[in-house]
Amino acid sequence: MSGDRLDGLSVRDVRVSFDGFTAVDGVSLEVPAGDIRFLIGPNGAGKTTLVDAITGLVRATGSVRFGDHELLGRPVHRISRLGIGRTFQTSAVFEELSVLQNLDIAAGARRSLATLARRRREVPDEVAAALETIGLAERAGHPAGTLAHGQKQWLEIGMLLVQDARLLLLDEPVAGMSHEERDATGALLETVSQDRTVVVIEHDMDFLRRFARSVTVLHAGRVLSEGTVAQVQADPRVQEVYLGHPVDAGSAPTGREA
Ligand SMILES: Nc1ncnc2c1ncn2[C@@H]1O[C@H](COP(=O)(O)OP(=O)(O)OP(=O)(O)O)[C@@H](O)[C@H]1O
Repeated sequence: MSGDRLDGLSVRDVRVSFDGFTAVDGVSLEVPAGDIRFLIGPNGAGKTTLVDAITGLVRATGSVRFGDHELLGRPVHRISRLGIGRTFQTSAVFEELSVLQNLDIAAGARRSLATLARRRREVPDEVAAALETIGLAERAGHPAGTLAHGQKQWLEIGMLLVQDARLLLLDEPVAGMSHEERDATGALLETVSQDRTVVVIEHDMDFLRRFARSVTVLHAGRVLSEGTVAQVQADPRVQEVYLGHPVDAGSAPTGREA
């Protein structure tokens, strides 16, 4: 859908400190183009802070490259223009505006002033495509505030799609969702990852098992383990951190037990 090339994310030795406390302590990870990488770890592991560093919200040392571009040191809006899109745990949609208007405003952030000045009666192609992808075409005219919780998350993802984000960083996208909404969200991630790279911060282990293509486990600001879901689940260090002790192969960390 984006039409642009598929890029991967390369994080090298990234550190973030707050008043002497090191929240991210030399993290390196490679997310190949088109991956759905889940970033997990106990509360306070540094997941959100790492994403804050990637998106320019906190100062960091080291290197973060997306495709050919170094992201560290650039302001937030420049990083966004390089195709890095992010959702937060709290919804950022305009509740009183329609689904279509929310997407149109998000798309407008990419448009030239001349294009914006021209009054258009038709729905722009990228907005129509995003409406289909996120499954909200039939709700296009409804106020975003009337959407179900899951639908609001999908609208936010749609807003990233119309901005032509090629790296999606999603913070707990299925928190508070029903089973059906989780399934639909997983299917949406699979669709968008066909021509984008996706990183998901998530505590929901059932969702992870079903939809992660790869997993990085953070603990105390460092990478504790990395690999496929099966490899990470079988790692005694991961079991130790989540459960306090290693478990038999086949068992796995669940939920927010840390
Ligand atoms: N602005 C800040 N100032 C000081 N400390 C901070 C700040 N932001 C985060 N921290 C600390 O950095 C550590 C990592 O926090 P972070 O929110 O990145 O963890 P997390 O893995 O995302 O946790 P959670 O799963 O609870 O969201 C925590 O100890 C947190 O208290």
